[in-house]
Amino acid sequence: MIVFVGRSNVGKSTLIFRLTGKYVKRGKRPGVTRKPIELGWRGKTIVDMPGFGFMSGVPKHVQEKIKTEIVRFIENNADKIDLAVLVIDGKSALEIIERWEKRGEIPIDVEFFQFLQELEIPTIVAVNKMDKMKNIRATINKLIEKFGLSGSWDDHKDTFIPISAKFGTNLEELRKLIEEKIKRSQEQRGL
Ligand SMILES: Nc1nc2c(ncn2[C@@H]2O[C@H](COP(=O)(O)OP(=O)(O)OP(=O)(O)O)[C@@H](O)[C@H]2O)c(=O)[nH]1
Repeated sequence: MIVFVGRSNVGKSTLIFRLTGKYVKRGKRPGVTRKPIELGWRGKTIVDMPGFGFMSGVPKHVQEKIKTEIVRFIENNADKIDLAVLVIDGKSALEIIERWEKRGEIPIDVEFFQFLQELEIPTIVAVNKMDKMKNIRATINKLIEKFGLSGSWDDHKDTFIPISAKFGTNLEELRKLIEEKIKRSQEQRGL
């Protein structure tokens, strides 16, 4: 099982469509909790989780409920999850993370990444919207630091990959990375 997580509007649906050819977009009705959507891909199950974090028109308690449901789903299925793909918006992620830090809060993307690490779920961070990014290397280096990892992008090439779901950039590389990580993950678990 591969789970896709990310804030609302980072391009998760676009990416899943690009990878699988399947359209997962649901109606965007604020306040309506969306359930995880499962679809088949190359003999695997892809799970598209609802977007978390701020969504305009969605009250805070509903956002919290969505987050709790995602966390619960991942915890309950941890032994079946081969890989998590955390999709972030490369253009705005850093700015949002820094805004949360200034308020003394743990940024939700950072929290999710660390949560996945604690559960030992292999994770790929798909840094989307690279077409809108100015300095990709510097941004990814900074993100790595914010995510609590040591070293630079060169040390984490199998985790952080810049892509553009909209324009199709680097998607072949992402596909390869997904397959490699799944293989390694299954070997480690003796499957
Ligand atoms: N510039 C740019 N825009 C993108 C890219 N990928 C997605 N988008 C745009 O970002 C917006 C949100 O994309 P979605 O795929 O709907 O995002 P989502 O994460 O599924 O959003 P939710 O349904 O709220 O969870 C759309 O307008 C997309 O066209 C990209 O690589 N570059």
